[in-house]
Amino acid sequence: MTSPSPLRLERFVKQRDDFRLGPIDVVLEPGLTYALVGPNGSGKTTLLKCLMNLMKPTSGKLEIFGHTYEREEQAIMTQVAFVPDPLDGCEPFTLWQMRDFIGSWYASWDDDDFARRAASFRIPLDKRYGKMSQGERKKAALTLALSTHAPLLLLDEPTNGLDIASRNRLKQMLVEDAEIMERTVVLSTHSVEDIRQFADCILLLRNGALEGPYEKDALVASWSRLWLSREPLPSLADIPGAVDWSEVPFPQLVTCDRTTTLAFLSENGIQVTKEQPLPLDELLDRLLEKSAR
Ligand SMILES: Nc1ncnc2c1ncn2[C@@H]1O[C@H](COP(=O)(O)OP(=O)(O)OP(=O)(O)O)[C@@H](O)[C@H]1O
Repeated sequence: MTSPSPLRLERFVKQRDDFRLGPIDVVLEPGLTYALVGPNGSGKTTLLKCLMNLMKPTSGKLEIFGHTYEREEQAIMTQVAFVPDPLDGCEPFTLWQMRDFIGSWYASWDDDDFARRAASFRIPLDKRYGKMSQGERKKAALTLALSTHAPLLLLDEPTNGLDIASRNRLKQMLVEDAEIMERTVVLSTHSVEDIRQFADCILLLRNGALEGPYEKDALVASWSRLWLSREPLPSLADIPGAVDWSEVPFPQLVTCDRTTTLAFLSENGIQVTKEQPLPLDELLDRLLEKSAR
């Protein structure tokens, strides 16, 4: 029997006033990191809040490791850790006090590991959350979430406010953790660097509609900018995979399906004079644009 997916959504909808998230159908695989990417207001936080049970869906099904919040909330809460943005209600508490509360939920909690992560992030255990800077708050929340060793991590903009050293420490922790445990991570982000550093797969959200997951390396390999020789060229619509075209200063096109486009150009005797992979930020921008059409 196969083990249940870390996260499965079926016809999942959340209505917030005139904004509708979904319907979403998606199944995540264990052990992968998914970047949830989309413009402001596209529904990333709404989706994460629903996954954390901080908001109830309007309709549809949400399963975490085969459990639903309606029937088995307790079972879910021991398998999921989250870093909301920010940790509301924790202002009066120190990190040590928060550990008393959160650590007691998780069988796999390890105090030594918690202290080691806090020290690595240079967060004092006795400072109140309300008196921490934005970056310190984020590191406090990450320290708590990572120390749970929960097999599903939900992170809302986890690197927001982190300095360069802390971002590197987070990356290092995730890499080290991946060697000893199978953990699925869903992280919402506006940072191309986060996607580059952390993501295996990309989930795109646009106006509440979810697309993907796309495998990041496959995306990067299939999108490309090609410069062509100046033969009489077919129209863009006739070139399979082409998503954009420009004549100046030299004919060039952007393809989302490099292999197919190159095969077509070769069959039609059109020479490619130069090729460049598309930068990730441009790729994501174009992918969002494409999904909007
Ligand atoms: N408190 C609220 N009450 C009603 N509707 C809301 C509320 N907050 C957000 N919304 C609606 O939900 C939509 C999605 O918001 P959400 O915060 O999930 O987007 P997001 O993708 O996380 O945005 P950002 O990238 O700006 O953080 C918004 O466009 C807005 O219409």
